[in-house]
Amino acid sequence: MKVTVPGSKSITNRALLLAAAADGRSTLHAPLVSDDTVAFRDALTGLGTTITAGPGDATWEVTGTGRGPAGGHRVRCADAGTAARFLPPFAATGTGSYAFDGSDRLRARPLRPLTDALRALGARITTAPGGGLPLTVDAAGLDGGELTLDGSLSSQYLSGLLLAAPLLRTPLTLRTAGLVSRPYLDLTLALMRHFGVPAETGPDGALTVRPGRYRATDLHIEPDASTASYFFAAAAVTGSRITVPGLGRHSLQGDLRFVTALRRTGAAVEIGEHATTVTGTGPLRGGFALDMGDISDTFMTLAAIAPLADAPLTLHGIGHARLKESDRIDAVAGNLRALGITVETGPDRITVHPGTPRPATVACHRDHRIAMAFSVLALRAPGITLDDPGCVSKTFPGFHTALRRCFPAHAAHAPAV
Ligand SMILES: O=C(O)C1=C[C@@H](OP(=O)(O)O)[C@@H](O)[C@H](O)C1
Ligand SMILES: C=C(OP(=O)(O)O)C(=O)O
Repeated sequence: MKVTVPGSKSITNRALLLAAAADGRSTLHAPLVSDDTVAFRDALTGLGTTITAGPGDATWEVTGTGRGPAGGHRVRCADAGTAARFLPPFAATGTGSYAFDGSDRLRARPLRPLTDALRALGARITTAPGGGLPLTVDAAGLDGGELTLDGSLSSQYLSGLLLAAPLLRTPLTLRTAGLVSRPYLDLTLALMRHFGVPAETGPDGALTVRPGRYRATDLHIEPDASTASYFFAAAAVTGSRITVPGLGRHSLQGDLRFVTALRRTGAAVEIGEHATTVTGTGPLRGGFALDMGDISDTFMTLAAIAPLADAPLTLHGIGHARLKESDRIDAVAGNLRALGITVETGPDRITVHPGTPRPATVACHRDHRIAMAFSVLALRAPGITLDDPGCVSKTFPGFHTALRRCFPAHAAHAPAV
């Protein structure tokens, strides 16, 4: 069975920003249309970018101005971490006053390393007492300089600064002290290159971006590898075969590495030129520990199916997952315990023991990935329901329909929506 997985959230939002900062018209093919990307698109429209959708949202055409925004605006980031971390640096390169806010959860997510860095570059920012949203940027253009940024809570701070860096008046050199989610930084650098401004890497790993102009261009957006993880995991636990076209060995997304974790559980994995296929081969093999710090959006996919393995599974390096849409370690552990599964947690880890899940309602905590991960387990465990199935709209509004269509023999167990 082939599944059409919608576009990457991370690529769509980076491309929107790069196209808005470029001079001229760019076309994004197959963008993700979901809460996070619509929030990002609408925020950029408010900041003065013209964005028009082609028929069926198959393309988004973005006309950028080649510089930061002008005039001032209220920017609603909704629940999108990428909006809160990528848009304030862009705004700071323009002129005018920009007021940023978001959902209660986004207000609670840390921003201080980014706002401190912007201040160090001369930006005038007022923030909530914790250093985050709501915040106001009183922009008058931004100088570059040399900075060391703490990326141990989120890589998005670095990505936000780098994306805006060519619009600064002088070169910016960034060093990192601690970095999680490294592949997302690589994704940022790859897309900056695609839009014509490469960063230079020094011998000590410092990244330098010189003032320059992004070039308007076309981009085909890959399917979202984090979203694909649910379909790969579902194949592994149902003994089915699933192929995701458009995600092959040249993918820019680190989360495709999730399939190598599935391979360790015994699934057969083929990463081809232009597609990836996972085939379930029988009961899952556990009994190992895995560092998922680079691909933490997918740890829930593995943790949720871990009760079906023949031995415990430990996932570690994921302390920063406590700072996302929910405290994901506690959310996964709480739900597995409600299903009767034995779980141990630490600041940056979770161990899940084998067991037979009993019927229960999963608390989604308004976190799309909790809803999607436990929907996969539900294919194999009757009586699992979700308290908020609709929260999947953050990245995949059509998730439940797609999962049922791909796994018809197990759809009877899929959570009611
Ligand atoms: O840059 C990005 O697009 C993202 C980076 C990651 O966040 P952190 O760097 O905060 O781990 C990831 O979890 C998020 O879904 C998207
Ligand atoms: C962490 C996530 O999103 P963001 O940080 O972009 O809100 C996610 O999509 O799992």
